[in-house]
Amino acid sequence: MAIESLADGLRALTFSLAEYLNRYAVLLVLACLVHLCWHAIPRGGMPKLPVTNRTFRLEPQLITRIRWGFWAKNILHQAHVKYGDKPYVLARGDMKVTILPASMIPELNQLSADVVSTRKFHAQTLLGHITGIDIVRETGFHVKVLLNRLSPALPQQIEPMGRRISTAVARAMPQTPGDTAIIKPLDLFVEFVSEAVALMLYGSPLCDDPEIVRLCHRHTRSSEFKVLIIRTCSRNHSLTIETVFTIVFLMRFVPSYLQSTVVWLLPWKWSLSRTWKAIQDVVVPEIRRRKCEGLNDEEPQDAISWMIKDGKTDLEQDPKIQAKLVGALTSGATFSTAGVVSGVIANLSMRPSLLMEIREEVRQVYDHVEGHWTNNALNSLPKLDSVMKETARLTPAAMVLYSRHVEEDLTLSTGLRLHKGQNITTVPMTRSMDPETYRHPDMFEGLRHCGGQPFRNVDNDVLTWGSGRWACPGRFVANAMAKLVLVKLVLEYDFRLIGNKKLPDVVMHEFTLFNPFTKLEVRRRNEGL
Ligand code: HEM
Repeated sequence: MAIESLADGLRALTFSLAEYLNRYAVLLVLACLVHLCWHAIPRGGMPKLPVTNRTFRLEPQLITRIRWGFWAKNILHQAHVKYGDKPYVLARGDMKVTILPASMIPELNQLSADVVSTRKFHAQTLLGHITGIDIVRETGFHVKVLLNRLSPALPQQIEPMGRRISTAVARAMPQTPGDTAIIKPLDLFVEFVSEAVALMLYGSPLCDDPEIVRLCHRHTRSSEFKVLIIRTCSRNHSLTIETVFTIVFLMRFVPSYLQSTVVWLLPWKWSLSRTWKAIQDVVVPEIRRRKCEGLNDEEPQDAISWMIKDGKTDLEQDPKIQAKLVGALTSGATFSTAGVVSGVIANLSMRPSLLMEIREEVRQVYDHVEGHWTNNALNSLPKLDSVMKETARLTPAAMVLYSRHVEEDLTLSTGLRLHKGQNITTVPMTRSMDPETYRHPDMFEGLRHCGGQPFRNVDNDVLTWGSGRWACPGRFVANAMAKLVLVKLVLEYDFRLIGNKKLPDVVMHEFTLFNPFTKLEVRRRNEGL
């Protein structure tokens, strides 16, 4: 009797548990449906444009995200074939972006920052809330310092920058004529660039601390390109697999409401937050010291001192905010510049006669200035300039550029309505690969830009720097740093790509990166700077 009632009890319990689970499952399915529908229903305000990278309206976002993560280039190419110069919406999974034809850029350039914001878009697309660059949403103080203070003072910085770069090259590359070494260009050139970045952003005495220079490229590694190299290495005829991952690359696959939590499962997040802390630990006391002791120079030379001098609001005067902004600038400065240097050297290694022509041009200017490079001298190298521009044309920093967050409703001259909260961008390859603008656009023709706009100038056909008032404010500095490294390398070394070919660039989501696994043999020549 007792056993029967126990069995009855168990049956009843199992039944109610099953019923409970059933109900729960039904609720779960309903919740999923609501979630899917919520994302599928066009929001009020989104323009009625064709959508690319979405196979059907209820497609789960994860699939859209994965496709964008791995096949961005193809997606944009197919969309270009299909829609030509007409606007369309790109579904990335994490956000929708309206792709506008590059011909609209002059009109968009007329709009003020209250109407379209670059900083908001950058913070959003680079997951500022987990990568630490969200501060750029709140202020453009760092951009002002870069444009109004550091760029005009660049001519005075060329000599010390060059000296630091020369020392770093001498430390890392063969010095005896005929000696060779195998290097990974991106890894090594970013160290050379970091010497100049440390000087310009942090100034003395911080820039003389090797730890700060190291922070410059380690920080960028994890926060801008979010690079982490996992090396699975085993000896005895084994495969060496090096995989590049990034925080942004991984977290873009995760729904935004989970990102702040899930990111802590990644070891790279821990390393990134240690780097941010290291920057704060070093920079904040230095800012306090400089404030307390007063700035030595009437005309400061570095970003930190300019921030101390120019800061007006509480936010701009706050040492912690200043340190964060310098960290954000560091992120934007190092790998982007090193990528161009690596690309140029790789392209020259495959074209010995072009390398000789560039070397001859550099040699003549070098002799003319008796070995003392100036900003003017660096800007009198039209052939090198052209090779840099051609390299950047074929490898833009991203597959979409000129991205903006729309801050208020507006109607463009074409009748297209843009709405507050919408994101817009353009695809540079529609212009930079247009055969009407560039003959054989797929081919690298190093000297094709001679006589045209120099590398450092904004050019709406190439969009290396974006465009308009919010085009890259670091372009003059980037141009000078890259050339200082290039003239040194071109005069002193011969190069040979291992395998005699350039590895394909890495494309992750919209970002493109010089392949970090490319290897180069360098041989010291008899020349010296
Ligand atoms: C070859 C190297 C570089 C390339 C290709 C590059 C490219 C770009 C591009 C395409 C933009 C977006 C512009 C737009 O949307 O119109 C940008 C923004 C920016 N860049 Fe650069 N950049 C480089 C080097 C640098 C350097 C060296 C610095 C700092 C010293 C820097 C600081 C910035 C900042 C702060 C922004 C954001 C501006 C804003 O939000 O208003 N960049 N860069």
